[in-house]
Amino acid sequence: MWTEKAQAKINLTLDVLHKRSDGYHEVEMVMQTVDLSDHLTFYPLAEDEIQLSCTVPYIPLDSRNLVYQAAKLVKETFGIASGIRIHIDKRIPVAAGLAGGSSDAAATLRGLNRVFQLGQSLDQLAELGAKIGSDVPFCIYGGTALARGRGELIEHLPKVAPTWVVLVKPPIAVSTADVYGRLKVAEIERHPSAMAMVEALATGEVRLIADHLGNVLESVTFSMYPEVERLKGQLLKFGAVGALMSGSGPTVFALVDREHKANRIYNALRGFSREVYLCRFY
Ligand SMILES: C[C@](O)(CO)[C@H](O)COP(=O)(O)OP(=O)(O)OC[C@H]1O[C@@H](n2ccc(N)nc2=O)[C@H](O)[C@@H]1O
Ligand SMILES: Nc1ncnc2c1ncn2[C@@H]1O[C@H](COP(=O)(O)OP(=O)(O)OP(=O)(O)O)[C@@H](O)[C@H]1O
Repeated sequence: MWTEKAQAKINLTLDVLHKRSDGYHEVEMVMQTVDLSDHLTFYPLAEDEIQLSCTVPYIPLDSRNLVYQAAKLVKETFGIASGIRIHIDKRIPVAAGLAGGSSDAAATLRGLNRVFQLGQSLDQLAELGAKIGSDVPFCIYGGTALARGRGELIEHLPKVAPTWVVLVKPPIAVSTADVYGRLKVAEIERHPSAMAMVEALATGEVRLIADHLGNVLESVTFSMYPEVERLKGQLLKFGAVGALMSGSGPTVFALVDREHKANRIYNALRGFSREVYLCRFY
């Protein structure tokens, strides 16, 4: 038996530079993991099978699950004839913009590297992970990073102070492909600066970090779901230093400079939304 934590991520900046000929968008993003995680447990099986179980009933346990895809990829790449049972203790909200599935896939690659004693480096696992999804390579490492390409080219950034974060997920599911598909790159009004964010992070000053938050997908998701924009407004009204939608949404997050303020915002938002989380950069 082996266990791995799969951490949620937020995008502190998300810029789209252009649409590529392969259908993906060229991005530049500052990514950060937070201490909200799924817990995966791995049980080796003698028979050649991949078996999944999960604490929530509404995610598929077959080849549509990114954990299944990661396990299959490992078995095929390394010619492993035995099997694996994987239990997912789900704590990250699903279809939220927090890379829950991608992080589970990354944890599966790290976990199976141990269980099957494959001796792969994190860089090698990240390369493998890119075959599953654009967010998977970042999730292999976690921490703070600059992501480029379609998201798979990772440049590590220095560790940042454990800033308080309040996450709120409205009860809607957003399709990442749909949001990218509706984006008109030529009409982007303001491109966030990843470089300015990198400099702000180095100071550890929440106010400076908040000044440089930006996500070009916000306007697309806001136009489809105005309640997401309203939720962002509420976070700011209740005292967030800065607030932003994560990824393609619909989760919005608040950055807060003091624990008591984070608690106040957390309690205030619980009056509006069922899925509210208090966490820190990790
Ligand atoms: C929104 C983010 O989560 C921000 O971190 C990522 O950019 C999306 O990462 P992901 O969910 O791992 O995305 P993938 O599973 O690779 O792609 C899902 C779909 O999103 C679109 N997609 C994704 C990444 C990217 N750079 N350009 C895109 O246009 C494509 O239509 C793709 O078919
Ligand atoms: N292990 C998994 N955990 C959660 N969802 C999964 C998993 N595997 C496949 N899925 C499917 O993927 C879809 C998106 O879920 P996920 O939680 O990964 O989205 P997300 O947080 O928006 O990811 P991203 O930020 O990378 O776009 C869900 O509708 C779900 O059915």
